[in-house]
Amino acid sequence: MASLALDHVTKRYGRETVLDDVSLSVADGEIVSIFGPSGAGKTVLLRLIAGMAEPEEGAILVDGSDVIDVAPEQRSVGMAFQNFALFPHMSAFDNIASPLVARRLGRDGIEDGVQKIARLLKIDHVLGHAPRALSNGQKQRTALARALVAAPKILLLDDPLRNVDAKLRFEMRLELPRLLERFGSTVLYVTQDYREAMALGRRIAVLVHGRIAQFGTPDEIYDRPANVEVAELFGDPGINLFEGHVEAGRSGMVAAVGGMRLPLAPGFERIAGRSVTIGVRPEHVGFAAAGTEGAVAARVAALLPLNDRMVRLLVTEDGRELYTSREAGGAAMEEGARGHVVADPAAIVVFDRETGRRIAPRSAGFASPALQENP
Ligand SMILES: Nc1ncnc2c1ncn2[C@@H]1O[C@H](COP(=O)(O)OP(=O)(O)OP(=O)(O)O)[C@@H](O)[C@H]1O
Repeated sequence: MASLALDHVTKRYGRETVLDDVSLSVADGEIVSIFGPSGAGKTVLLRLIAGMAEPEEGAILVDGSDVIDVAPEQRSVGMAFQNFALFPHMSAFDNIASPLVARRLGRDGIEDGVQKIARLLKIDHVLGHAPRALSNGQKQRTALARALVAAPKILLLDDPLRNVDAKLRFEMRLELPRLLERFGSTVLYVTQDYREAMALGRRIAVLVHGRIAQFGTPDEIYDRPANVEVAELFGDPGINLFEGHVEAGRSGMVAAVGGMRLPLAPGFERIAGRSVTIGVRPEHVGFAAAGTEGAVAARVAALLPLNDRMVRLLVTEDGRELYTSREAGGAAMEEGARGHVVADPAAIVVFDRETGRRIAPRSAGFASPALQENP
């Protein structure tokens, strides 16, 4: 196990800055997801840590020591890729054994190491097979076994579930965190799938255009995204976004969006008049009786079952679209029905319209530093 830190790392290819001043600190034994859209720089980030590429600026620290000048094989870093990258002419056993062979381990040590990891990953019965005779799931486990067998201090997994079917993806999403925790390695887990990022990482680094847009726990990022861009990367269906402004309402501050007046949680008094984008996730939009404060009249334009939930596309009277996502069953509006919906004020996220950055509510108790010192 080892801690890992990137300190103001910048990587360029030609005139393109692929990683821009990236700093990231991962604790010993921690599992961190690196999540972001295609081309964000996730793979390049792993390649720098593995020593397969060099940054133009910044330092990469393993247990506090800069490893930029350390050869890749000396870094104690294991890596598995999205395309499995197994040696086609070698059996699964020999593929898994290859890092141990490179280390010149004795025959017994190799046999022992490979068998142990193969049992754990449930591929011990296919060790004699060539990669072409393995299912996708077995290939993926073989690649993972090869990355794990040498017990690297740092394990880099580059979208390892991208090429496996939905069922195995789901199983591995549940299984992998437990497996990785058993190994105790410090893990960076790259994925383009927000659910996987949330399931695997104790923390998630959201990488957008080569920059860390947010680094936090899954809940922090989902509920309090740093900006509109991050908010939009999480959730299915995505977060509902509306442009409006903040003003004083009947019993507190509201977001005025066209004719709608959506009550906000306390703490937004200081931004009265500000142009904002507000975000509310579909699971926080519910049905309500007419006359409820903040209720918006809407028509159900479409129903879309999604796992255990029912997603509804609603259209407000002034033509705005929004999604609700509720547990399936129970009384709710059917397609074509008209009714009223409300957004949970505590779940409404407020962003500055110009910068896109989230504006946090400020509780009255923390408004004055004097009050904080003398509670
Ligand atoms: N060896 C290279 N030479 C030039 N440009 C490169 C090289 N490697 C990566 N890039 C560029 O760096 C950017 C980031 O690539 P990277 O592979 O890290 O993206 P990613 O976030 O891993 O995407 P994906 O999720 O699709 O794998 C891309 O614009 C890519 O074209």
